[in-house]
Amino acid sequence: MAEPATATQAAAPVVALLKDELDIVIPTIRNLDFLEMWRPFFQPYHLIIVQDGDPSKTIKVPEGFDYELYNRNDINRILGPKASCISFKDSACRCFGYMVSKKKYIFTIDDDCFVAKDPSGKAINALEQHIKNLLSPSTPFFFNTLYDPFREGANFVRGYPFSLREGVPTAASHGLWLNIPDYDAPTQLVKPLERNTRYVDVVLTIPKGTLFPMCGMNLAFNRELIGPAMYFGLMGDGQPIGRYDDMWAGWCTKVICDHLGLGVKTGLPYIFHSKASNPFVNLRKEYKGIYWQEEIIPFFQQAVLPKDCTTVQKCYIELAKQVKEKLSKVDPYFDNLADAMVTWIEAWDELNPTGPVPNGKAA
Ligand SMILES: O=c1ccn([C@@H]2O[C@H](COP(=O)(O)OP(=O)(O)O[C@H]3O[C@@H](CO)[C@H](O)[C@H]3O)[C@@H](O)[C@H]2O)c(=O)[nH]1
Ligand SMILES: [Mn+2]
Repeated sequence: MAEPATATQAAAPVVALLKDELDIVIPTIRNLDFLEMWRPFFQPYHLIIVQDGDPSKTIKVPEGFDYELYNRNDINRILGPKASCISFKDSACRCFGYMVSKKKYIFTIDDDCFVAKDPSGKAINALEQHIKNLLSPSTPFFFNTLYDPFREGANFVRGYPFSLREGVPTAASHGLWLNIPDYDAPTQLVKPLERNTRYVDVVLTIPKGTLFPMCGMNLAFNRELIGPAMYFGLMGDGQPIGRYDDMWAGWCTKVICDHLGLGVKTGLPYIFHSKASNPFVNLRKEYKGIYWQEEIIPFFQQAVLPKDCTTVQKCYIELAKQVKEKLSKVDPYFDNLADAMVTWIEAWDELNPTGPVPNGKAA
């Protein structure tokens, strides 16, 4: 049975790569005691805490962490009417943290994800591995059978085209979970005791043209390359669906990465997912998504973005247009989601002006 590392095991001081270029985004409805075990790895970094649920509740953060915290009142104050695109009472609210960040990289983690141990018993610095994944190229155009050629002790194998060996920039790094696997409710219900104890020492680029189920609990990405695509949709309170926030973001992200020639990796690092959410509550949140996705997936598989979509924002707005055209027939929800996708980009661009701002000063 996999066990989490203890705080002391993770106590060795580490070099904090990208210390001033990376924010850690945590969606939460509870006190963040879990940060204590992550302290050696996370303390050098700035945290963006997105407090969901009742804004009058106080979220306790352990001493010594540098953080900014946003609750629903803050989101409404900052975004005004555009706050309607940020979910309430769902972990999807985390994407607000991506929008307000000013850093190049984001790592997002759930508050029930603990430090895992590798097979040697060593505490895993998940953040360090994500950074390695993001800073080394991806290989989406041709599969390398020795997996990530940029990892120590690996390389491109014979027959791998030299013209492709430079790889492409990595936009996202998708980590995995020991202990409680990220199963959907039906699977969770039939296998309530199943625990993931398999530590697979691999990092893979997800090939171009292949979608994947992106889980948001242990995820890092290059915000400058793909940030605007990481919208976690309309979930939770007042919405007919939940627990498809990260999936939606992952499908949009992968289609846009494929179009722009960017890479997405999955595999290491592992975290220790400490608790299973209620499968019956999850079933109620997921059930529409379970049959809707039989139409959503072909939509993304067949989505074509025009050549003039040269930025993530343009790609995303085009995707929103196609969602409205092709998925609204599945359910009126997608009409609202398409509108919310546009609102998200408008809000993103408002908070992250790239060109000269109205008063003529550079952004
Ligand atoms: O209303 C809520 C509920 C929870 N949160 C915070 O979100 C994360 C995840 O919560 P939890 O661990 O309870 O849920 P999981 O089912 O394990 O979440 C995974 O499934 C996906 C659901 O969308 C998601 O990608 C994964 O995170 C915790 O930090 C809670 O505090 C919340 O903000 N609002
Ligand atoms: Mn969880």
